[in-house]
Amino acid sequence: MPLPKAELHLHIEGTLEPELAFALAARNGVTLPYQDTEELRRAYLFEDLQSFLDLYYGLMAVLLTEDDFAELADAYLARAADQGVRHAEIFFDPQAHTARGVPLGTVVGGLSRALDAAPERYGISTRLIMCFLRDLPAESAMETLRAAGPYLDRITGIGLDSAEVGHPPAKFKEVYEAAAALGLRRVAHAGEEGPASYIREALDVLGVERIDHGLRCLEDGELVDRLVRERMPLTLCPLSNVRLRAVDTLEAHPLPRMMAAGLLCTVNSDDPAYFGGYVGDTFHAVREALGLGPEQLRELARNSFEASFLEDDEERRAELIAAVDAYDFAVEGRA
Ligand SMILES: Nc1ncnc2[nH]cnc12
Ligand SMILES: [Zn+2]
Repeated sequence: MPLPKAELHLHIEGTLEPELAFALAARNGVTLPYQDTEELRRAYLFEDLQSFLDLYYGLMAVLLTEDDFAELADAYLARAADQGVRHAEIFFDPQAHTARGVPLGTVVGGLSRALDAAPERYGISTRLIMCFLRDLPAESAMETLRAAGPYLDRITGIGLDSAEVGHPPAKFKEVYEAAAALGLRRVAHAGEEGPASYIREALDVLGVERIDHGLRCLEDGELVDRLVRERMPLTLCPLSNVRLRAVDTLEAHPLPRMMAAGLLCTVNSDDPAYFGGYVGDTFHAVREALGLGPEQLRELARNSFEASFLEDDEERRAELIAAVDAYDFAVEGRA
């Protein structure tokens, strides 16, 4: 049995495997600019975040119906369960779908169908986090927040993703204030490709409760001290950082240094269909490449539950942390 863990940084659209993309394309009469899954996979050689985003948004053309979104989410949950995920806080990009004429209700309806079945089917509790595309105008994000009104009982929080550099967090101040007034939790990508100052801004201007990535905090010692002091969770994605060239190699990833500095680190898969592994694969990869021992893996798993939005189910959180503490690597073996 794998180590129990929560996944807190996972874009559901980033779990679209080539096989499912082609199956949905055939079903929906969509022509993809690739002959087959092999050719598509060969295109997964990214230069940076933008080169990934171009392909990622393009492939979403196959996602059209409620069934498509339900199948996508169910396929992720099945894989996640196999890798020890017991709780998942799942990002989705509403504007990437509404811009193509897919109604928000179709997206939320399809995802919710899979998520609602997950506790019984896979033993996974879930939350849904709606992300705004930061390279679109703030007015578009505000409009999306308004349009989400009827679905707010399904949505736990908001996030901020897409092309980071040139789109600082402060651009979304009013949107985050409006979301906070609605009782939504707040997270944001910051310090993936953007500077450490974006992390500060996400904290000070947007009032976020977790930083997605946060890798570049290391360039600002005072910021690191603050993140440690405030026990601010970072949702790191080491395989993503390698594929999008934020770090040169997995062996050079600063995760061990960040843990040693006292940062509240979690390990996640980001867009696993594109970056070479789901979250259990990621735990395995960092164990091998960075020489993390059982106690460090246990700390990462414990952190994932501590950093999760399980406040309305403290009993479940405590139960999951106890399962991490009781996990016997010698007997069970897999991270
Ligand atoms: N790693 C990432 N950074 C920013 N936006 C994203 N959307 C999907 N994956 C992303
Ligand atoms: Zn991400």
